[in-house]
Amino acid sequence: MSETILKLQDVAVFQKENLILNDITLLVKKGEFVYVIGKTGSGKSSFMKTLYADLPLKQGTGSIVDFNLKSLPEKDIPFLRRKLGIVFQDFKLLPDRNVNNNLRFVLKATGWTDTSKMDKKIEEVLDKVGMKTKGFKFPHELSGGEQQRIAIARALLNDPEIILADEPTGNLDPQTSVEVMKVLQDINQTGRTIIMSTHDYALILKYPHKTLKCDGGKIFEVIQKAV
Ligand SMILES: Nc1ncnc2c1ncn2[C@@H]1O[C@H](COP(=O)(O)OP(=O)(O)OP(=O)(O)O)[C@@H](O)[C@H]1O
Repeated sequence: MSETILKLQDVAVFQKENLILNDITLLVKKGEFVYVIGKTGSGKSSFMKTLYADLPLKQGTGSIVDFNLKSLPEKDIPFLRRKLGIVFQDFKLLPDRNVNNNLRFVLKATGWTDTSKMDKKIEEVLDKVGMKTKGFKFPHELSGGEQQRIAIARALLNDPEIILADEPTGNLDPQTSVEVMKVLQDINQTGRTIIMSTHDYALILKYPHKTLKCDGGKIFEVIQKAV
């Protein structure tokens, strides 16, 4: 039986006092791939931020990977984040250190201490995104697509059950977007749940998945037309 990994009931999303989205009731099962689409300013990022507790859940109830978003104390947010892999449009790699040290930084910050275990893990995640030979490169020595692969590798370090990707291909050309998307598809095929916000309809048509649309302060599922 498929497990629920995200459950929202009558949720409202706020930016400060401003209501951005209302009446969100949603179930996502383990292993699903879900797109979140919508015009600029429709609330996609605000929705994603609510899922990783960057915005507090003030109204309605919600749980993600067994964390209750409604009553989540500030001190528990780092524990939730370890169960999530978060990928952003602008990669957010640390510019002053190479790829290996970007990844090592995250491992140390999340409690890893054994050097050989860290090295093994770094090699494993770089291999997953096809970047095994790039560990000694600095971010500025990599293309946008390569930087995004490293950001995805970083998101995989703590074996998250769910990846939240907020416009991961937003800064990439169409061909590179497809390459990054293939990486996300492979990760999804290994059983991980992916929620990805995007503007890229070409990707959605090429890789059809359940699609939620933010519009007029609501989120609803849309049925994709076959091309
Ligand atoms: N930090 C903030 N403080 C106050 N309001 C904000 C903040 N961030 C976003 N908003 C507002 O919330 C609304 C939704 O913004 P959000 O970034 O979630 O939209 P989006 O769909 O992700 O847009 P885009 O596609 O441009 O990234 C917008 O009206 C925006 O102005």
